[in-house]
Amino acid sequence: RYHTPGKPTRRLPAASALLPPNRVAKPTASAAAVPPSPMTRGVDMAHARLLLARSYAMAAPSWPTVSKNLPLLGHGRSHHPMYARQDEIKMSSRRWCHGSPDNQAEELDEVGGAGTTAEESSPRAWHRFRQSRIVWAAPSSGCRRLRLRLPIQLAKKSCVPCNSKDIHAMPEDSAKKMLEQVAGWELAAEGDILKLHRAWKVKNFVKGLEFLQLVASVAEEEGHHPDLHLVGWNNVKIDVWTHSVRGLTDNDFILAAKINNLNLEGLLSKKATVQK
Ligand SMILES: C[C@H](O)[C@H](O)[C@H]1CNC2=NC(N)=NC(=O)C2=N1
Repeated sequence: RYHTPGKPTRRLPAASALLPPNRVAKPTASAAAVPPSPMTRGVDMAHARLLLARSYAMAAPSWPTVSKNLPLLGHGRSHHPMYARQDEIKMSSRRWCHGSPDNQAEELDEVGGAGTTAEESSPRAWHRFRQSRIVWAAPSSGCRRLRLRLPIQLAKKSCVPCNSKDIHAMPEDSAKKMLEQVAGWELAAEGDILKLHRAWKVKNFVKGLEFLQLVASVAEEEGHHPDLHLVGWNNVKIDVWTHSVRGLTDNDFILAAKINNLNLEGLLSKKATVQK
């Protein structure tokens, strides 16, 4: 459940609002059937219902046990089965299933994005929740479905305005956890300011400038800007941090992930060693 401190916890409409009595949700023209609520805003309920129907139809005959590689139905856009690695799966905090497969009136139990602990049920978690994907899995027998929430890859997310009142510098342990999602980057502290840092050796000065230009385009697109250095003519060093809060926020990791996704073909030096 998403809880805004000081406001009553909102509950989602019962699953029956999603599943017509004849057990299989028909893809309806719009999400109008489900009264909009903060938890469902941005979640494409038509897709969710379609997925639910397909997962139910496909999985009903036999329920494989919930195992490492779950036969998962992809998000709305890709209907072919996909497999999710266990480490990506954030199991929902509670099973949806309560009792026999005949049980229709299961409560939609929304969980926060990365976690459901108190400090996570915050605008940041809401932002992450909004950007996560609902993925349906065929759960173990005796339970109709388990809703798994896969965080969307960082590089597919978008930065939020740095002057938003909801943006705060994250604690170092959160930064260390998120570091796993941005290969090649490391945490650097300058005074009390935590930053992301990465260095590359480029072929030459001009290729270095081309690299910086690619980064600049991403930064402008995201409205979030790194500190760019081209030193010793062929060493690119990039620091990413959120100036408005003098620390690290999700924005910095999103930008770092997008930089990691740039096509640097022909720009980097063959020599692996870089100046940190
Ligand atoms: C209003 C807008 O969010 C600010 O000008 C942006 C621009 N780019 C930024 N980039 C970074 N890294 N930190 C900021 O605080 C920041 N602020």
